[in-house]
Amino acid sequence: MSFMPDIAEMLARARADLRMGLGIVLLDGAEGALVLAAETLSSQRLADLRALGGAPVLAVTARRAETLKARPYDGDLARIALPADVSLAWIAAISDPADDLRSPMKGPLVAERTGPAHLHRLALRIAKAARILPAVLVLPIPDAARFAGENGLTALDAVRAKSVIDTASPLHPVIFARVPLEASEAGRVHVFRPEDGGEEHYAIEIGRPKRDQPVLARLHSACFTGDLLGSLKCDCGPQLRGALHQMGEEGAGVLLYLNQEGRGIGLANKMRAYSLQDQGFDTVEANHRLGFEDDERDFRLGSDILTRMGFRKVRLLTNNPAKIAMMEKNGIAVTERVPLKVGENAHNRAYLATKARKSGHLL
Ligand SMILES: Nc1nc2c(ncn2[C@@H]2O[C@H](COP(=O)(O)OP(=O)(O)OP(=O)(O)O)[C@@H](O)[C@H]2O)c(=O)[nH]1
Ligand SMILES: [Zn+2]
Repeated sequence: MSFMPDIAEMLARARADLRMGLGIVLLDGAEGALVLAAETLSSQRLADLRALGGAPVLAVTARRAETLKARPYDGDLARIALPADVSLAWIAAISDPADDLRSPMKGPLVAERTGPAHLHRLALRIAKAARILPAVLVLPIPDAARFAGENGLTALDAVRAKSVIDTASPLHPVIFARVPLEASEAGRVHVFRPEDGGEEHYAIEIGRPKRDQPVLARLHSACFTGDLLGSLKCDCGPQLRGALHQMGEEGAGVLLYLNQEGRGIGLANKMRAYSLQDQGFDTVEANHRLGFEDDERDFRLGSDILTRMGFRKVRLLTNNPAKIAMMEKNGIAVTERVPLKVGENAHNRAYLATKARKSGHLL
């Protein structure tokens, strides 16, 4: 018997720690490093980090490095050396693009070329999963396991942590109940919870779709601004209601409400992206400047929930070919793509055009 947390539980702790501004320790055999998130770093912790000596770096993704004109010698990331007089303001300017246009010249920035970068890479993935800016301070620490123990920090075995992050966490049904909806009185809401301590996701089942027939299905990603506030910047609200309406008309369907706000970057980062869009960048450029890919969502979630609910074939309501490809790859046959073109307006026209031009959305 053991009450010790397993590696997935330790990772959940690590995400929470980084969000709060606590350091975490990544271990790889005899090597190890202390990691702090740039976004939540306090001046006291920066001073403490500097007092440890050594050569901490600020790791950013290659997407962010491109804007900063820093060399991503490690391919998908750059390890930027900290200046001797490093300040919180310098770290914020490198990691957060909010003031890029006002102060474009941050450098010259010196990126490390030698030495391993796998702990930096893992740290960036944990920061993304924590829905904070993908920018982390990393300092190699001798006897890192002991350092973590003495300071009460979460310490993760890097190899095992990477394999947990690479694997989709199993989702388990928690409960479902009847919820009569405007779109259909025969509505039921199912709640699914992942084992890894991540966000819960929902399935809204309309009517009693037959499990051996293709079901009218929609994978909807959370959009607080569009779904709840009626934002005109995107088409999410009309798509959500339009999909439910169509399912109500046909008498059957399943809408998965996936809590992957902002194409998987979280609401705070999506608002950062909106602020960049106000400065003239489009939806894809804004994500890149923040250090993210255009789309950070994991659609395995959708196929896993459908499979758990007993569905094998879908008529998928979408304009996004990537969703179809992911369904097919994960064992859900897409027998038909059902277009979902609703909610275009003067505010979102350019956004929808960018998605068609750069992200392959079908018009
Ligand atoms: N990062 C970012 N996310 C956005 C922006 N505008 C909307 N979103 C998010 O984009 C997602 C839209 O999701 P969906 O409508 O399911 O996906 P889609 O890729 O457009 O595909 P279909 O609607 O199925 O054609 C939601 O998570 C929104 O929160 C934006 O400008 N930046
Ligand atoms: Zn939206």
